[in-house]
Amino acid sequence: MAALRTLGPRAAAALDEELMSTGAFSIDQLMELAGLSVAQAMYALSPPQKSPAILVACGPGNNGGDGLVAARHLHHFGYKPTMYFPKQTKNELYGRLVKQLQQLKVPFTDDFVGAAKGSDWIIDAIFGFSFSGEVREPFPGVIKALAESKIPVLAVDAPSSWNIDSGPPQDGPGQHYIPAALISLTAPKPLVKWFGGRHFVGGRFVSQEMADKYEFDVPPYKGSEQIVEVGSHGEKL
Ligand SMILES: NC(=O)C1=CN([C@@H]2O[C@H](COP(=O)(O)OP(=O)(O)OC[C@H]3O[C@@H](n4cnc5c(N)ncnc54)[C@H](O)[C@@H]3O)[C@@H](O)[C@H]2O)[C@H](O)CC1
Ligand SMILES: [K+]
Repeated sequence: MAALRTLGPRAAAALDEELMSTGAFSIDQLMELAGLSVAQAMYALSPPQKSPAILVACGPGNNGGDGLVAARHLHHFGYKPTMYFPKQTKNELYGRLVKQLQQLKVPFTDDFVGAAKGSDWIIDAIFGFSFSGEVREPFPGVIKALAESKIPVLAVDAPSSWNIDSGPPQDGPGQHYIPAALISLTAPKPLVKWFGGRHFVGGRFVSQEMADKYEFDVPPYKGSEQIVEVGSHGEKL
């Protein structure tokens, strides 16, 4: 069966822009649905009875925002999330997302490596489709820790440090990490060509008309589900 078509970083950014202008969506709405699908993918991978301790690493952009939303849903699903959010974005939306987690008594830590040791899974919500170039501080140590750790990782939209078009950086072992699982938001990105783990697609907010315009496929969501599992490279299962 043919793989779902991929969406490159420029097209993904243009689609985002269009959803929030002519599409009349707010970023809060898109992020809520994206984060809910991340939490559902985590549940499909391992329920809270089996893997309660989830470390959610959040970057400074909307990928990090998806992580903040996912953590709130994970709490309500029965997990015990811990947040690592070292570069906290100073805007009203992020302030509210952080406050919502604080009110649920979800802990925040500055010690990624220490927190990772007690975790059953890690969610990588550090960088998504706007990542480019070399990883800048304070994240190189986090990527190195992920590369050295045996704890399974669910990557949100992209494994952080991977180039969105050309995949894992070619800088030798230990410089990048291989996540156990990936949830692509809206559509798989070209980097899935180099991915070999369990793969979900989520972010169920795009019309068929918009998918046709941007030349990707709406995955075959079932019933009320917010995620679809596909093959590693986006093949329909
Ligand atoms: N339509 C959708 O599918 C939606 C997806 N969402 C999520 O949004 C991200 C893309 O978000 P964006 O804010 O554009 O960017 P990122 O989070 O990927 O990262 C930007 C952030 O990172 C910094 N940065 C970039 N490169 C580097 C680097 N080399 N080193 C350090 N820091 C870097 C940059 O300065 C910014 O601060 C998408 O992937 C989805 O996860 C939306 O939530 C909803 C719609
Ligand atoms: K990520």
